[in-house]
Amino acid sequence: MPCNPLPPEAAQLSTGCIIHQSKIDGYVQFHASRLLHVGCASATQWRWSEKRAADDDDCAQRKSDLAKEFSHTKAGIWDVYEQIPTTKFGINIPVLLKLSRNLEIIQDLPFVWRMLKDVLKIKSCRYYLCLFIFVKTLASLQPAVALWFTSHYLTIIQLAMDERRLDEKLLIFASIGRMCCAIAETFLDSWEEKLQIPLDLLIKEHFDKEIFSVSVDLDVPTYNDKIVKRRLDGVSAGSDGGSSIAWESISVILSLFSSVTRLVTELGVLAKVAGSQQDGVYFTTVHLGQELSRLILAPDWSLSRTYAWVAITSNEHYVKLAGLERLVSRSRHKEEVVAGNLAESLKAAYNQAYGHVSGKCASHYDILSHSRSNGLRSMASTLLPKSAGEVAEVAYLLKSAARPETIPACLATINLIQTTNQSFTSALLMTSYQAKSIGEQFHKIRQLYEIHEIQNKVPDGIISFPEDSRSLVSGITVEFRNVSFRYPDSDDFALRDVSFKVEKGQLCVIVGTNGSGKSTVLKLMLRLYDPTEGMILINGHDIKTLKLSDLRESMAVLFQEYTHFPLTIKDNIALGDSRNAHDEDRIREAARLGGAEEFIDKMARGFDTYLERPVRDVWSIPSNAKTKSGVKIDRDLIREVIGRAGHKDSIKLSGGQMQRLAVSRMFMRAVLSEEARVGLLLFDEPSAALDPTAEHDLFTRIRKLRGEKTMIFSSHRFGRLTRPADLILYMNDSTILECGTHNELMAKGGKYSELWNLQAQAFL
Ligand SMILES: Nc1ncnc2c1ncn2[C@@H]1O[C@H](COP(=O)(O)OP(=O)(O)OP(=O)(O)O)[C@@H](O)[C@H]1O
Repeated sequence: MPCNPLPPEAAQLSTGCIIHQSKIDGYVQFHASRLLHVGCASATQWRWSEKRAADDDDCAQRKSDLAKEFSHTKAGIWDVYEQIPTTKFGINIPVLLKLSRNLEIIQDLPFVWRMLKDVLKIKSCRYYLCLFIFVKTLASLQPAVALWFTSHYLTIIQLAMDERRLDEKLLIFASIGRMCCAIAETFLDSWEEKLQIPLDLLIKEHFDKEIFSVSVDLDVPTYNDKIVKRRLDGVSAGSDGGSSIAWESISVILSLFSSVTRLVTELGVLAKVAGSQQDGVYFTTVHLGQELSRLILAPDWSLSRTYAWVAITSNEHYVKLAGLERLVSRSRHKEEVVAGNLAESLKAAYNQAYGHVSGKCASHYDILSHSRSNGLRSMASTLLPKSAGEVAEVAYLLKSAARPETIPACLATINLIQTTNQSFTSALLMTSYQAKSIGEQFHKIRQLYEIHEIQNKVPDGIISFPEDSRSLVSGITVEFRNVSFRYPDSDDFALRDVSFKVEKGQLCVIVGTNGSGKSTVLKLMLRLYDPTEGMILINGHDIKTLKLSDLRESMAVLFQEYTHFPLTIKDNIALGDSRNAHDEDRIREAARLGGAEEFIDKMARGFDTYLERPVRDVWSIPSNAKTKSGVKIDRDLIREVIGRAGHKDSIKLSGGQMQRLAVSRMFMRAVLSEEARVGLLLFDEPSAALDPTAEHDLFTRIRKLRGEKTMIFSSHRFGRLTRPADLILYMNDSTILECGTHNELMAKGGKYSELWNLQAQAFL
């Protein structure tokens, strides 16, 4: 198997490379982020050109260090780079590696302790947990007790064979004992299962709330950060219907405790049985030695769950194959595939791509696991203990042949020792397996708590805004002073040296070409991001000093890329003003003003309609089936019986209807509520998807209801909006090219007037 150092290009993580990460281990995240950092260092440096030379040296050094830490293996069409595990002292011996890995658990222990304390604070959890531990302890003692009774059985058989006599009392005692053990096992298993459910649910509820609260509090740049996303995904994995990480960890801890108890008690029984039989100790040592050596020698065949690894493929045919599969499986491409008559050419391309990678399409994981488990090391680790066991047995036979008087009295004795050994070995294997996973589990707990330490990239201000909430009725002043801005992870400026001032109560319209930065200006006013350079003033205050919640409450925005929440239409509108979310009349009025009331009323479930239900009904009957197991099924009747008549999982709305819903939410927030402390209305292309009548109605309503508030529009359209505007900003290529009123800009005869005339000509 080839084993080369990581080539520098691999660390670049170019397009098409797949990074596989064990969700659970910090090593992976740490090293993968190092890999990413190496590849993206230049993208994350501000004013990188000034420091470029120094960075290049630093980067080359880190790449070379990293390359030494990784081995390369070819697995089919994959190139797999694996971190070479070493202990802190640079030693690469499996047993020491395992040991050093386990020592790392110590760093996670404070988090485990914190989790246990939190769990015990959950109402009723303490009671259920104590009961669960009690049941688990009894269950772990049960195998040793059963084994002890079994040893009596075998003594009875041995006595019957030796002396031709039956010890009836012992037989009854052992039989009742074994029966009681079997009954106890059944009951204990069932109690354990019953107690697990409330415990899991209570713990899951507690941590689900924590994860939800952390996620909801994150600001936009932090939430969009890939590493933050990965951290949240890692801890949320269990919250989607599965068990919580906390409960999984408690289960693993208790299972380990239970296995150790079982191990110790069975060891006691084993010692007693082996000690009382001729050559019992010899048999036990040979048997256990075999199992122990297997445990110690066995390496991990699969890719490590602990150390970092990266699998990349440069096979273009495979990448194309995957792309074609994705193209066909996504419903959003279907219309274009059919309309473009692409079926035949796609089939041909798929077959051709498959032809190039035929027989090589297995996953790197399967290929590596298969080849390694059939390798020499694997064979040796299985063969060695087995042949050692055979040699020991032959040695025993030779010894017995030489001295026949030492042979154990009956086969029952051998059987007893073997049964006891097997039970002990299975407990040992179980304990070893659980001890391995406990490290991973503890690390997950650490990650669960570390999400609380994620810092928002847009820090909160301290000044309440505004000093007098009544002042908002007459609007807000917004000023940009030499603002430049680059989106996180972007090399290009979305805004460059932008300065303007919108006075209280003014109407400002930002026009300009696609991608010129119009939406970005609005996003910065809401402080979704902070400027890279320059300053934004709100009523004369530096925007960064104002409390974020106050600032955002004083503004209402209709985004160009508005989204609808996976809630009912009613809730979607109500979220515009959560204080009045229960006021159905207000919601209806907002829908009327937004032009949505009419089409909502036509829906079977009206305002209670889900545009897309987040939880679907589960039917065992396919939607087109008329029978199930030969029995006729009336779907409509079933729907009526279960109260789902007229109910649909998703509703298709037109772009214009969707926009009307978004406008309704805005009306709910900004205009209807008397308590709403909104002084600035921001509209990003509010009428892009509306027909001319709807657009006319919308602007009429907005104008009427706006009052004295400041209003800023971003738009491609000239005319209806720009004519009455107090200030027009014409943007091009991230800067403001022209600014003034309509008459001023027309008189200037610049770009604005050119575009105005262009649009006006279309109507001539
Ligand atoms: N989230 C983002 N991350 C990185 N770059 C972005 C992001 N959003 C926008 N950009 C980039 O910033 C620049 C300005 O975008 P913006 O959306 O402000 O333009 P716009 O004038 O509103 O365009 P349009 O008229 O098409 O809506 C564009 O080059 C765009 O590609």
